[in-house]
Amino acid sequence: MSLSPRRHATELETISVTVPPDAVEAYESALSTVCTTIGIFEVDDSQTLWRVEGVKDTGSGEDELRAALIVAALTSGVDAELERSHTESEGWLARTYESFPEQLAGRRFAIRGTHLEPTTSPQRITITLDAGVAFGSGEHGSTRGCLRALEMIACRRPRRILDLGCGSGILAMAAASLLHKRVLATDIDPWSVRVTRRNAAMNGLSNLVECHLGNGWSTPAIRHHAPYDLVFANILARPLCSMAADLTRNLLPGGTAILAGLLNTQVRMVLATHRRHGLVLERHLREGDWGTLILRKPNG
Ligand SMILES: C[S@@+](CC[C@H](N)C(=O)[O-])C[C@H]1O[C@@H](n2cnc3c(N)ncnc32)[C@H](O)[C@@H]1O
Repeated sequence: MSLSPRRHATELETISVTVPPDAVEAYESALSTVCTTIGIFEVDDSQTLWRVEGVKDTGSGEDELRAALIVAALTSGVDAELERSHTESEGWLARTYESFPEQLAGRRFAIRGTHLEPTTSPQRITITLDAGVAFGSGEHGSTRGCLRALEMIACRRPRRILDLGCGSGILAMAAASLLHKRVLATDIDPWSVRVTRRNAAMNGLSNLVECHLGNGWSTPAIRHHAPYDLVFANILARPLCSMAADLTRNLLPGGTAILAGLLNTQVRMVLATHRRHGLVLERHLREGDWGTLILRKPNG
């Protein structure tokens, strides 16, 4: 998973650990206490080592981080060493731009950075994003899986739509453009909320994409607009599982959930959790190491 590059007034640092697959979840959870977006990268082709990486403000949350790493070591049985590196914002942004050519996603979408010359893809809906900001530039397997899933379920014409964990707002904008419906987008990260609002305005979608700050299903705007007939949640396996009951409760009968941010190895666990709450599997899409689930709440 690529990181969430963002422009920030304060200095940023990248923190990471390299661990075997069984310890990924524990360390993902530890780093989540101080980094809002976490990246998980395969270190070698044999999938024996993974790097869990996050970006945080330099010096922030050191006590919480220390405590969370101790818990991760105890629960996983792996005492991983924390690596740190400072992130130079200019070089970082330049690298981000270089790694962000126009992306074609699914059959309907083209995602292009503001730094690129406009191109015309008449058959595709073009979404313009600033590549130097929150997660969701269209190149990541989890985002691409959600866009493919959206195309597959578009014929159901969902009308009450939620993008929980919107990042750059890419999924909310894609749904609003494709379905011509209002979409509620939320994120726990204030920067992502600002970026989503800015991206929606840049794409002429401010009237359709409404974005609010909040943590998961406790976000007042989410409660206010519930129930939904389409929910996107591209977060991570662990938070998805802990939100399964709320998701099910807030889906209309016949409603669809598109879940992503899980490695293919985590699909079984996430699926089992949601099945226990009564959702049924419609499709499992794969994009490289990443799985996307299309789940449905049965009618009646
Ligand atoms: C992997 S990014 C997905 C961004 C975008 N939806 C996409 O598909 O590319 C996950 C986003 O979820 C947000 N997030 C994580 N935990 C959350 C929570 N409990 N409530 C709301 N947002 C959350 C993060 O801040 C991040 O922006």
